[in-house]
Amino acid sequence: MQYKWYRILNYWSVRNISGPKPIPLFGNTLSPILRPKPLVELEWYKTYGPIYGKYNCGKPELSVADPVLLKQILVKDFHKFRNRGVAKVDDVVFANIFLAIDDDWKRMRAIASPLFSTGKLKHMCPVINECCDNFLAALDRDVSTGRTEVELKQVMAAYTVDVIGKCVFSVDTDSYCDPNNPFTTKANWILKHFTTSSSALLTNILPTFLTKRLAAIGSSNIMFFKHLSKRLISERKNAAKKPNDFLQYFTDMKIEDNNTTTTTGADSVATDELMIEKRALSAVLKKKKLTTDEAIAQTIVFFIAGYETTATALAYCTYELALNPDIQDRLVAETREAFSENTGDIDYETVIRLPLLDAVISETLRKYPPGINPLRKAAEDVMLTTGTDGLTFKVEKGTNVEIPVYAIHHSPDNYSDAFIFKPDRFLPQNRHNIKPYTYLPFGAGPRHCIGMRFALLMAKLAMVKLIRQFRFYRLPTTDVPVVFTAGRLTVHSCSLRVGVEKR
Ligand code: HEM
Repeated sequence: MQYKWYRILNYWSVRNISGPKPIPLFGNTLSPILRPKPLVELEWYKTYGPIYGKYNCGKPELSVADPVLLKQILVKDFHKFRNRGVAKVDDVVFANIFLAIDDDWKRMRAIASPLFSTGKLKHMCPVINECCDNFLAALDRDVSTGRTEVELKQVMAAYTVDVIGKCVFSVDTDSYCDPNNPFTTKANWILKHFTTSSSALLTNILPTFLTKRLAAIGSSNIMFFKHLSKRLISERKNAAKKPNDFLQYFTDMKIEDNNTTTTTGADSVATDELMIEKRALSAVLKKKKLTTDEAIAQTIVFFIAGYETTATALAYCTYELALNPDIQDRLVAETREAFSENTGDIDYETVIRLPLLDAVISETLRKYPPGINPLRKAAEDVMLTTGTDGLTFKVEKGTNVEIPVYAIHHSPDNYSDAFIFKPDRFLPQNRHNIKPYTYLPFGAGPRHCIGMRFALLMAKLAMVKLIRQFRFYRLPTTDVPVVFTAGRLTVHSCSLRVGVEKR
């Protein structure tokens, strides 16, 4: 037995790839349970460099932060790294675009991409605006009657649950006044399950029958969304007018001949990525529709993937503005001009183009990347050559490659003063200094975050309106720096509490 573990856990050392010391059964999975994952990741990156080997229990995994290799893995050799190496959980969950593999993923991605075209986003703008205005009115009522502090994660989640609930299912959740509504509580449970280091560990070490028991507990939360979707589909069948939401889109969906693609927003890589994305999705897709289960699985994953990530981005953004009043003042000045004198509101074209707003959100996503780390599984043996020292090595078929985004965003090789909030580095005149494949909050390549443009629109609209109406400031009790939670796979913090007052 001991020899078996010795052999397994020497996988990287015999290949001359260094990495943190693993222990039998657990590999390197205990460190991110006992300490916050971003900090563990950064420590390993500093100690072992941009490429190191680690073990997910007994399974070797490669961590890659070298920008040249990242381009190869995420874009150039995408066909060899097209799937995420995530264990199959259960069929309802697995039928979604995030977990789907090979041709199923291509079909789902090609079907879902047009949801985030400019036309569709413009169409969503009034819906987002309405949720935002309701959210601001509720906050305004509280602040007018004496509220002086906000727990940012909680308030921002109230806004994003409302937006995503409306866009995906056409439901009104009113989460600010009703924070314990089932959409929030069920989604939180599912998210916690998938972003907790110990859940990942248990899935790896427990016998299958126990993992299934655990999944069954979780499935009651997933079932809430499944039953809701089924009920809505059935109610809408004979309705004269059908709502214009994601659920209806997926239920009706037939793939269009000209696939609409989205870009990652990073100018320097956009052309390459667009070409590869088009090629990745251009194969002849025989089955051009989604099954009902697949349609439901997409709506669930869009709800789950979209609401917490965007709420986290908004929470950290407001936190940094509270800590940096000079930047908050500059942003207020920029956005003041942007509201129309006639309508008193701000339109889609204007909000997406405000340079400082874009820079502030980009810098927030650099300092606190809210997503879980992109993961890719080698579909065949692949030879990789590093950009730093030209070292060539083989990644064997079936090996998972993880991209340590937090460490990449905090490496002094990529960003000066990496721990300081400096939005100016993302202003149009400075943006060219950002090295390609060192800014990855949404991943990159054909499998980057499909909801990126929607998330940015949601975040920008909220930010612009929030700081127009309220001033946020640091309290003596505000955690500085942020205290990340141990045991979570994301930049989850224990508390993000700041002061708030009306302007
Ligand atoms: C600030 C907000 C968000 C962040 C930081 C974020 C981040 C990410 C990241 C890092 C990935 C993995 C990318 C990769 O592997 O290269 C991802 C994938 C994904 N995201 Fe997002 N996301 C955000 C918002 C959203 C929203 C609003 C939606 C939908 C409503 C969404 C839906 C998805 C889906 C469906 C995938 C899987 C795509 C695929 O496999 O083809 N995300 N996201």
